[in-house]
Amino acid sequence: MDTESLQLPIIDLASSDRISTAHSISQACMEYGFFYLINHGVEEDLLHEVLEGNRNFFTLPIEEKMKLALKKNRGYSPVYAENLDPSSSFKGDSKEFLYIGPLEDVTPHGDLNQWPPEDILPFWRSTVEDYYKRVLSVGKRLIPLVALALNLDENFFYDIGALNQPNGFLRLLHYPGDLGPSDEEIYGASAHSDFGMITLLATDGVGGLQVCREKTLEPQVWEDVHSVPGALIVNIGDLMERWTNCLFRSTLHRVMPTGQERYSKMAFFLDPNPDCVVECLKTCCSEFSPPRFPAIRCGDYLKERFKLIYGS
Ligand SMILES: O=C(O)CCC(=O)C(=O)O
Ligand SMILES: [Fe+2]
Repeated sequence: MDTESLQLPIIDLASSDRISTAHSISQACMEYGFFYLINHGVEEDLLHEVLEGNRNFFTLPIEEKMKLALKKNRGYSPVYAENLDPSSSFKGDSKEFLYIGPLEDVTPHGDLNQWPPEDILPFWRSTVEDYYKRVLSVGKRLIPLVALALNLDENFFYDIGALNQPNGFLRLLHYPGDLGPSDEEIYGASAHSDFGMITLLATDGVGGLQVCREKTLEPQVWEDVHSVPGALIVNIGDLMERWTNCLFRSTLHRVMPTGQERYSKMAFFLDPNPDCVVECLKTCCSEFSPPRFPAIRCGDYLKERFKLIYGS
């Protein structure tokens, strides 16, 4: 297999030169669909605290974790339960994860998110909720720069109501190191592109993440994405690719097992609210480049994509 190393652009969220930052974002999203984000304002200490808590959570006995089994897209999913590449027949990805949805989604029967009891993991819930709020706010500060990068008014995505009730899903991930013998190829996370608007990923520094910039090229060329200390890795999702008429790339990526345990930590998927209609942006089409996709309600689009993975 062909693996090369990639130097992704670095975007500074705190830069006062918004125009030049937007220009760099535009270049990065057209060329790679991925970039590093620095000066994002999430403290190192908080990142370490969540990571520490992740270790404690994932080392709980499986019976304890299964009490939180995935319901309404929230909760725990064990190793091999999900295969992100529906076109493959592999036994599933060698990852386990805890999925946490919008914190305010509370029903008369209680919180939709599922948490281990406080006496088992004291303070962890509040730490993770704190992280959720911080990373959501990073996403909300980044979106106006993405709008500028698309030659739109910086409030564009807010003005169309895309983020009235932002749909943020935080996935705490653990890739076990020792997988035991297997007669088929096992991926930590098999090849996929993310579904939504943007993803903000915090990693623990252990490698394994790879991108394939030309999905249709055969044989596929996979390049390693190294982590940069303190930086978040941001990538464009399929809905944004659709919005931009494929100007911005939703790049295929995967996680290879490295033989080393990986608490990839946290992928935060920022999606528009379900009623938001995603249709080709006026700055992304022309007479020579007509819209490639019909308009679609965000909720309908995501439902279809989840159906392919979970079959329901
Ligand atoms: O763990 C990683 O590095 C990436 C995870 C990922 O791509 C995903 O969950 O969508
Ligand atoms: Fe992903």
